[in-house]
Amino acid sequence: MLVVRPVKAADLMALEQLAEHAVPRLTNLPANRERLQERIARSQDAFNGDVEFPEDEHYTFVLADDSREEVLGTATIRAQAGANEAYYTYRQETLIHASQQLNVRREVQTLALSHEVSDATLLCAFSLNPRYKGTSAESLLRRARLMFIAQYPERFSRILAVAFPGYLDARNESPFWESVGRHFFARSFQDMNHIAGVRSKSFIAEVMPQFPLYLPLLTPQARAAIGREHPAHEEALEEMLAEGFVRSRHVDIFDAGPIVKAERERLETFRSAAWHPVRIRPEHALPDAEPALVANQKLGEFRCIVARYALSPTGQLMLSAEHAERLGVTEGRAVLAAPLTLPTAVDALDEGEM
Ligand SMILES: NC(=[NH2+])NCCC[C@H](N)C(=O)O
Repeated sequence: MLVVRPVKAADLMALEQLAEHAVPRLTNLPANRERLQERIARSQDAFNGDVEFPEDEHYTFVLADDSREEVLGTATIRAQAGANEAYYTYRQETLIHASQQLNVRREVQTLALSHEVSDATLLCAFSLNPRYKGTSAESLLRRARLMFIAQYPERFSRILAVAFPGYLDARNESPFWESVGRHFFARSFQDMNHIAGVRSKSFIAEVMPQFPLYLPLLTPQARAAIGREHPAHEEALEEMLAEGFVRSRHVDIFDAGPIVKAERERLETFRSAAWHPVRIRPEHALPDAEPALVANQKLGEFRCIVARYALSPTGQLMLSAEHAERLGVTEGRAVLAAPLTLPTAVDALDEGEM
């Protein structure tokens, strides 16, 4: 049975595999044993610590098949995207260039380096065994983090953000990088992506251009890549939009991938999640019901699974003994449940100051 739980030391090898096989490779999940070891230790500190407000905690989760002791995926929450170093993005802006004398008025789109997303809580470092792509296990892994945040709101920011890997062409090159970053770093996109994950990021501030980029001066391929996700992440973006995230004006500084944001209270998982006492029933006696994400209420022993949203007439959530055991709950204990199915996505740019 599949369950999402906090990462533990014994997951190191599995994490390394997931980092190596992420498509594309992720800066936030470097395939580097030492960094991953630090990541695990840091996550254990976060889960075990008394935290009153978000700082530089990283909470790393894994999707595990507990009956087979197999780790199938991982995902992380960074309590504050830019807690120690700033979190860099490009913010899309409009400038007006007008001359009365010449009777011209032009609107020019620009990208300006920004640290605005630094305060947001970041959902990141998602990698899943490809066998499970498109299954409910993928939603479980992605959204279990929201079930966790819903329970411990004081540990996270009111604004949540997700940065999706940006568009790469058939040759695995980033047209945005080729038109922008390449001129300043003289390295391939893949190299820089890796370096940003294993070293400090101060080099970004030192080497990236300080002035806004004028979009008409970029190649058409680069312009077309702005706010466009990597082809392997289309469904993931779709799911987050259905969850209630909206496209922000921010994009990644290397590949121009989209950054979506939301006030957490607006997300479907937060709005629909409800507490229910558990009632244990034999498998055959469980009524048919819609699938739900179900999480226990144990910080360091957090567990989230997919079960049926079968409520008794008095509002108890009916679980099989096996499900209850996976969650580590006994009859009468409260669990948090939210429907697995999301409404259809609306894809809109947030017009406010998100
Ligand atoms: N795709 C990338 N590797 N981008 C570089 C890192 C940028 C990221 N927003 C940060 O500040 O951490």
